[in-house]
Amino acid sequence: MNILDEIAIFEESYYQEVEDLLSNTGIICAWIGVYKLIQQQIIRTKTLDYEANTDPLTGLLNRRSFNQMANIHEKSEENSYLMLDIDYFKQINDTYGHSAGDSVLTQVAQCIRQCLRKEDRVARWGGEEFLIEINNCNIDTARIIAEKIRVLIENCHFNVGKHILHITVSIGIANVSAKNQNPDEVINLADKSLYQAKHLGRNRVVSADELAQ
Ligand SMILES: Nc1nc2c(ncn2[C@@H]2O[C@H](COP(=O)(O)OP(=O)(O)OP(=O)(O)O)[C@@H](O)[C@H]2O)c(=O)[nH]1
Repeated sequence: MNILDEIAIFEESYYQEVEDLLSNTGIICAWIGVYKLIQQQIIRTKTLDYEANTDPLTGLLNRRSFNQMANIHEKSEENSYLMLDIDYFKQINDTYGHSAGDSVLTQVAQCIRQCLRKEDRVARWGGEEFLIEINNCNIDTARIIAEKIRVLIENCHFNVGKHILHITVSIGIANVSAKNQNPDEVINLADKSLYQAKHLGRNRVVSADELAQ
């Protein structure tokens, strides 16, 4: 059952509970009951909303909610997108186990968040891939931010059980410009730039304007 089905079932049971309260208790008790039910519903709705929009492991946005927001922000002047992927992540899982991999993912998410402003958005895009949107940011500034994230992660000591791991990331960047307005296409370009960063040896930043050269 998905979250939307859960919300529908919850709403149905909520109306039933209100009806039962009104028919089984006096009017004051019924109003108190209704008030409590409303409070519970607000909390439950907020919880479901959070769960529907958030990646449970990292606490970042999930892909679905990021896409919804990207469409709202479509007309923003100059947004930059950074596609970040952990290098050789499979080796971490294979050597230290899946939960060690999960711990690295959580710590990488924290490093990324640390380098961004409140208004920037970051989502867990896939397994070990993260997508960052930086508002009103040209490609040169995006490169500086991407380098800051890359260097922070390269120098970070990742605590995983009794091990300390060192990892690197590759980042592809692209930005919404007069030539390229559609966020989906820009994200696609960031992905191509990431692929190029991997191809060139990893642990580096490649921007879309370098692809054509
Ligand atoms: N621990 C953990 N591993 C995951 C999760 N999602 C995906 N993975 C693993 O991420 C690994 C991705 O491996 P690859 O696509 O081969 O990439 P890579 O080893 O990082 O190599 P490059 O990207 O080429 O540098 C796979 O082993 C997946 O099983 C997750 O939520 N937790």
